[in-house]
Amino acid sequence: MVQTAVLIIFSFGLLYVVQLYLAFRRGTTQGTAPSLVVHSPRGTIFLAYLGSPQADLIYSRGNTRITDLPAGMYIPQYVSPPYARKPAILIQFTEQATIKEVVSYRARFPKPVKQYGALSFFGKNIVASEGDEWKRYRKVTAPSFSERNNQLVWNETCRIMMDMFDNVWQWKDEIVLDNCIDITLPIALFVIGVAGFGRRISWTDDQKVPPGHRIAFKDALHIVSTEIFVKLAVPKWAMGLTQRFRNVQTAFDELRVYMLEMIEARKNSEKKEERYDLFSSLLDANEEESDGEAKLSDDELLGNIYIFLVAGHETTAHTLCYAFGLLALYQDEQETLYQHIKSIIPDGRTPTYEEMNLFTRSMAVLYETLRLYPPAISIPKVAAEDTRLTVSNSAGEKKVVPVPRGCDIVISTPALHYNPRYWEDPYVFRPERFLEKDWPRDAFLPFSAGARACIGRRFFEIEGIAILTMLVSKYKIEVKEEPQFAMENLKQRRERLLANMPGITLTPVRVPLVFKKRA
Ligand code: HEM
Repeated sequence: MVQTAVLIIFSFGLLYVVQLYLAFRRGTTQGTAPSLVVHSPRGTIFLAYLGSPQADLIYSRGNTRITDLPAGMYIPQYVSPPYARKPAILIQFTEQATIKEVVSYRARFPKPVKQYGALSFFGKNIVASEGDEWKRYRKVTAPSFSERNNQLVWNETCRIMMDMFDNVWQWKDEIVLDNCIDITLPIALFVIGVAGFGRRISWTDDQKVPPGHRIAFKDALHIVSTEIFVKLAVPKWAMGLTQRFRNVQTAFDELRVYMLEMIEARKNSEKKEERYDLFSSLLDANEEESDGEAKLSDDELLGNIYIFLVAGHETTAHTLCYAFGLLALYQDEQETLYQHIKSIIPDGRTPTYEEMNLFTRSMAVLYETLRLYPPAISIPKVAAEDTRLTVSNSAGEKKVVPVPRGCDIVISTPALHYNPRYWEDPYVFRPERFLEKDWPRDAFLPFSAGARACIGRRFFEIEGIAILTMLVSKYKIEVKEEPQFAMENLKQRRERLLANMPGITLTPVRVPLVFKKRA
């Protein structure tokens, strides 16, 4: 009896998956551009497991490129997948002026908050909200991104890097990493830990699991970020069925406990010192009242801590990984960067915060990396009213496109970043382009733009410059030689080294590198 019931449930499940797959295939083959219409968390998971079509087309296969479409062309796609409650329309724009209009008018084109369900596990938060709720979160957190916090980010990042050289790498002549993410993830996590949440973690401390815990904080956060799709796909009752599901559940439970401990520790800390981190603003808002209610409820506090932990480290870690990979592939670019750094700090000392703006080439390398590998490959919006948008075709003729209320809009950052109309030789890694005075700012959208732009942009830029500058000044980065890849050419190497897989953000698969100490 039980067996028959299981079989029936399984058959329905299989049928559902096949339906989803067929709808997905229809969606991606109907139009020339990839389509992503996501109406339920289950849909999100499914598409994510198949791989992001945008990422595939641009980065992996390298044959059908969405930017081969006439520049500025819009691609309306009429897709009615079986999981959609109503026929859905998705429009994707590739023209910078149209995109600018979409991101500039928040009321006309708000965020489709429903699509962000995956990010609200621990509570409502600044990323997955709209309207007055979002305004409240932004108001609470914005003051933390102050000049004082910027200095803290710089100083702590430099300290973490020195700690790594001294105590982990121990100034060895050669450090071989099977995957560069093994250093960029902890570095970025340590920076957000200390500059965001006053939680100083040293490289050696973090290896241990503290009493009362089953896994380390770093591992809990990492599993929650990478396995979020499992948590979405698998119902609660089934989370105990396999070892992998159990590990995911443990990570979610453990992360909640770690975050609650962080809150308790800060609330009970005897020394109420003045702090300039994000945590202080969140906690103050949790304690302060407005109209008899806390400005931030306990759930919202947890939700926002989680979102800042994730948003504040994953994007950074992946970007740095791609940057190191690119510098290893393009040695001449690395040498130019090294010479520039040397011209500012010839004795190789730790650079100061006041000197940060001199490292223009480090910044250019980071921007060029973000242009080629934007962590957020699509930024979704929705039309709040019946409206119109103007686009121009490849001949430059203007065309007005009606955009009905409820229409899904996707801003594809790769489509914009690889558009030859704005970027010369878009597939070439050329940091120099960001040193020119009039580079096309509206065609560069890794942090989104307008009111919903990334609040942590400066935070990232500061830590990114510090990490890149310190690392390149001390070590030369090379691709790790592996016998099975001895015969590949540069193009194949680049495709392998910088291949990506789906995750919350664009995630490198494996970036094997060698760091050689400079004389
Ligand atoms: C390479 C680094 C980063 C990139 C490329 C990036 C990218 C983005 C993008 C594209 C958005 C808009 C997302 C959307 O519309 O759904 C965003 C929002 C956000 N980012 Fe970042 N981010 C980075 C680093 C950071 C850091 C370091 C922090 C925190 C310290 C952070 C915190 C946030 C927050 C809180 C939001 C939501 C802002 C709002 O809606 O008001 N990000 N980011």
